Amino acid sequence: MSSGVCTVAVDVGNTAVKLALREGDQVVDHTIKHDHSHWHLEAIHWVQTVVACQETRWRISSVHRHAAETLIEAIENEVDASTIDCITFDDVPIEVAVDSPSKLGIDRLLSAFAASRLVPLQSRRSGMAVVDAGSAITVDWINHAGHFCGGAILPGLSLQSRALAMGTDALPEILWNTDRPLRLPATNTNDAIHGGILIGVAGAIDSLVSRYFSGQDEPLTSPGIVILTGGDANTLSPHLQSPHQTHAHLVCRGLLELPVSQ
Ligand SMILES: Nc1ncnc2c1ncn2[C@@H]1O[C@H](COP(=O)(O)OP(=O)(O)OP(=O)(O)O)[C@@H](O)[C@H]1O
Ligand SMILES: CC(C)(CO)[C@@H](O)C(=O)NCCC(=O)O
Ligand SMILES: [K+]
Repeated sequence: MSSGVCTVAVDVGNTAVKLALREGDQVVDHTIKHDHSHWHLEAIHWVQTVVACQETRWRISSVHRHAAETLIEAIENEVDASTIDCITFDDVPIEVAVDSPSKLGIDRLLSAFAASRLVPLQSRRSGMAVVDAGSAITVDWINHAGHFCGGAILPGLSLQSRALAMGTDALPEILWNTDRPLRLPATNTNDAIHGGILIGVAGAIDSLVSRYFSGQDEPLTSPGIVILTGGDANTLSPHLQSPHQTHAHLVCRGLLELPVSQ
């Protein structure tokens, strides 16, 4: 695609960098882990192979300072005619009801913003929950007025299995990119870790979400809306009891939908 001004959304997470840009009516995206050298050049190269732009506007949200600094330096050195906006809570048009908005992970606010755009306020009878299952899992609450009210943070699936392996002599680190079936009660170590973490996390999410909904003034007349995103969304989805919708790359979608600043 060739274009005048292109906006590239970049969600710098703790494990990976997610990139997205609009191509006509479609959003194309790409994920690159930032644990190897040259990942930043790979990211820039991906953008340059998808679009040829006279000017590139990078909208960056980051919860990982070092990775963000590496990418910004690479863009400044490698890409002509680019502007870089590092997004903060002030740029996101949603009321923030937490103790210190500047300390809130910007990914939490952007996925909440994107989730609110998916389900407009008028069609919601109550608040909604947004679950982002990445390196850390966040289970957040947007109230009936559309305000971001905070939520809960727990270790993600990979971090939990890494912590078990590091803190014990006999337990291996299990991998999550296999189609291991759930076997409970488990009759071997790997299945026991898999089932314990998976059902533990799914149960925690269900329990948190149900607390948020039951804390509301008005009793629910229909199931509350729960939006699920993040690298482990598809692994967790079959094990959640709360009805939910899964959407990929919500943070990037939030970035692309931010009102344009001049
Ligand atoms: N190919 C993959 N490589 C690494 N992790 C993967 C992969 N596929 C799925 N995952 C899972 O995705 C999770 C990381 O999710 P995600 O990419 O959303 O995290 P992240 O980059 O840390 O972002 P965030 O900071 O928003 O949590 C890991 O727990 C891992 O189990
Ligand atoms: C919780 C994570 C790690 C999720 O990516 C991120 O949003 C973050 O670093 N947050 C800062 C602390 C907070 O949101 O309260
Ligand atoms: K996240």
